[in-house]
Amino acid sequence: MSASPILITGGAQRLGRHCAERLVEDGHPVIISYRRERPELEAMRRRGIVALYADFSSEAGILDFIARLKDETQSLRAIVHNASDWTPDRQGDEAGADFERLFRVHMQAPYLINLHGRELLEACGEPQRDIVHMTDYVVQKGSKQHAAYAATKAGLANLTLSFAAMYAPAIQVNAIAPALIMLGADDDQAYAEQARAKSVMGMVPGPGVVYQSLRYLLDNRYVTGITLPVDGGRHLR
Ligand SMILES: NC(=O)C1=CN([C@@H]2O[C@H](COP(=O)(O)OP(=O)(O)OC[C@H]3O[C@@H](n4cnc5c(N)ncnc54)[C@H](OP(=O)(O)O)[C@@H]3O)[C@@H](O)[C@H]2O)C=CC1
Ligand SMILES: Nc1nc2c(c(=O)[nH]1)N=C([C@H](O)[C@@H](O)CO)CN2
Repeated sequence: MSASPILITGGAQRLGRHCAERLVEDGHPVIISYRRERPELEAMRRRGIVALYADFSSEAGILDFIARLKDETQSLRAIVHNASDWTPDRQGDEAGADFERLFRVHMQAPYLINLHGRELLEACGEPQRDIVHMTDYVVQKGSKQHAAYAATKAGLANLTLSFAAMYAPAIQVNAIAPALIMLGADDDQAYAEQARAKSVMGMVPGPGVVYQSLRYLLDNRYVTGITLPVDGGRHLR
């Protein structure tokens, strides 16, 4: 029986792409979701990564993706909820729509994909099956500029506990809570210095530290219902 694939949502760039490519190198079949087509996807497809379109900004879009996923595979080794929108808070008319969009991508999509994905994970012939939620250090302390983002990530963090209890022992459910891992393309030197200074490690580590954390969860049969911080000691500042 061939190995069951690992699904990474939002896997076409940055942390998700890094983890998808590392998983392929480690011998796992990988499915990613993407929202915007781009040249990098061709390179990923050439490596055997299956890319499925997904727009999680509506319930219909989430359910459309789930139908595509079920057409693509009859089993899954793991689901990594990586798709995310780091939109800063806006005042005025956009505030409500922003909050709803972040609720859908950070909470409703993982919730519905976990509910529908249970049968796919349980059809996996391997001894371990995992769900991993990508949350954020700011779940612990909130954010003055990203309150809607932090609140919806906090909801995802709480879903980790509920699904871990619901799905044990067949499926392990955990979270990874990064702080600064990668800078954005538009971040200038001043921002980079300010962001580095937020943690006692004072560095921008890059996506490898997230893959190490994902690898730990995928390889450990006795861990469920936890959040693994990967934050450079952000809480010590
Ligand atoms: N980068 C960092 O330093 C940190 C990251 N994290 C978390 O780690 C994870 C990965 O971070 P990073 O790689 O920077 O993430 P990105 O900001 O690059 O987002 C990942 C992907 O999410 C997809 N996405 C966003 N909104 C939607 C939507 N409505 N429907 C479907 N897909 C959507 C995008 O797809 P597309 O591009 O195809 O539109 C994007 O490629 C995220 O969950 C993030 O919150 C937490 C703390 C720090
Ligand atoms: N979806 C995303 N979430 C987050 C990002 C990002 O680029 N995309 N970036 C951060 C920052 O690195 C922040 O941790 C710096 O303090 C947080 N979340």
